[in-house]
Amino acid sequence: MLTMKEIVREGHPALREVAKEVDLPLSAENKQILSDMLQFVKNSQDPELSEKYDLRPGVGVAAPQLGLNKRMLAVHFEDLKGQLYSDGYINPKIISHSVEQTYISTGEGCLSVDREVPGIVPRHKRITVKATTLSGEEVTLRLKGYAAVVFQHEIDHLNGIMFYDHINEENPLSPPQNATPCD
Ligand SMILES: OCN(O)CCCc1ccccc1
Ligand code: NI
Repeated sequence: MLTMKEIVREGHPALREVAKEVDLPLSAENKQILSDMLQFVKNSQDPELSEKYDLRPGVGVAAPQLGLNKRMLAVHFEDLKGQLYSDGYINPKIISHSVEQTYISTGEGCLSVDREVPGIVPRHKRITVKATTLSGEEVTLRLKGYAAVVFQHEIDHLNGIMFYDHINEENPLSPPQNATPCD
């Protein structure tokens, strides 16, 4: 099983690379990796397992965080309306997004960042994502608010972008124009 030992931290080159598309259909190896990633995210939110294996809770993980140059990510979270998002996604692509922005009022964190980085992270309020799921299904996701934020955080990892790259250096805590908090 994956633990925090496998999560690379800031400074590791994998976090600043643009990850390569993954061949489809998934090889057995890539299917196993993505399945392990999804299980890791679920385990990180399990009170017993997260304590037993010292897992930091996370709503998602991207393959570059395991040092893997692959466009794969896994998420497991409920949005603020209780809708569950729990799957692995391959070669996700944001095909459109709103002009309006959103943000989490308390900022963001990252399993690959062992420090607090205060600041508002402006994100697109709505995004449309095309991807292939762990089970091989091609899907189009229309996401808004918190779900849109999570997917943008993870897809950023596939492009070598960290959440704090988006924080306004002059006024880190000031909400951006044309933006409303998603929480
Ligand atoms: O990349 C996964 N990650 O580091 C875990 C946390 C992800 C996260 C996503 C959106 C807002 C806050 C935190
Ligand atoms: Ni992250």
